[in-house]
Amino acid sequence: MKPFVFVNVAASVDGKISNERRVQLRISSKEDMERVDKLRAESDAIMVGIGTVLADNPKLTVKSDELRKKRVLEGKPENPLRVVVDSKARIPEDALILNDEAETLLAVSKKADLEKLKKLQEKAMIFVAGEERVDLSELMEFLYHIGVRKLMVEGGGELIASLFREGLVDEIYVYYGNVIIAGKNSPTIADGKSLDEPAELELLEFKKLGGGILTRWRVKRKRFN
Ligand SMILES: NC(=O)C1=CN([C@@H]2O[C@H](COP(=O)(O)OP(=O)(O)OC[C@H]3O[C@@H](n4cnc5c(N)ncnc54)[C@H](O)[C@@H]3O)[C@@H](O)[C@H]2O)C=CC1
Ligand SMILES: Nc1nc(O)c(N)c(N[C@@H]2O[C@H](COP(=O)(O)O)[C@@H](O)[C@H]2O)n1
Repeated sequence: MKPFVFVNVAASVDGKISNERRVQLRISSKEDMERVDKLRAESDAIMVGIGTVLADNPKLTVKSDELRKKRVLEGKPENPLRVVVDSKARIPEDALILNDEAETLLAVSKKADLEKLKKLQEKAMIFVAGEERVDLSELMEFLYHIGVRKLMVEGGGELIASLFREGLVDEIYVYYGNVIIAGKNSPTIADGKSLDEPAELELLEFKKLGGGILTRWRVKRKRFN
């Protein structure tokens, strides 16, 4: 069993999610950021790859006081669980995602350094799965086991591509901001090795939002390898 997995990502019209320097760019409009905050508040957990943590140092918390209060009234923690996919436990000990505003699960592989894990254990729960890289299917089963039914994946491109390769994505939202970023080496919505066969999607929704366009897609076929 696995949670319902949806990806949310903001891209330029040319499909980039950052630039070649990998700095955090504001691609979403104000209206889109409000939508993203609602999606976070409705999720049980929010996942990112270590590449995103190293580049952006995100907090991955719900920004609206109202939405956090609503979660508490529903008997949930103020913020969803934060999940970092980090094979070798490269996460800096002072990363904002390890702060006490929310719980964090660090998913590592057997390659992770034990001494570093001992230190990180004070700040995050640790889950070990996979020899070289994190075994994402095993991680999904574990998340379901601990009560995660709705998982939001915020990126980056390498993690998103792996999740598609393993047939683990149910839906994807792409917000196309009104910008062109360019750059052959700029991260895109799905990076890394290309899929053996393209993932087939069904368009569920599209609408103008702020200066850009929001699209929502369902994944039709799930196994590609
Ligand atoms: N515009 C947007 O909505 C967003 C943009 N970004 C941008 O994306 C960039 C980071 O993306 P990436 O470098 O692609 O990093 P990423 O966040 O996808 O992390 C990839 C890393 O995760 C680790 N990993 C462990 N097991 C893995 C597995 N089974 N599959 C895949 N990865 C695994 C590896 O170390 C791998 O290098 C940054 O520039 C960030 O600003 C990130 C999130 C959202
Ligand atoms: N939806 C969206 N639009 C953008 O324009 C973005 N740059 C991102 N980035 C994602 O949000 C994370 C930052 O979260 P916090 O504000 O620190 O809570 C960042 O790491 C990306 O995952 N997303």
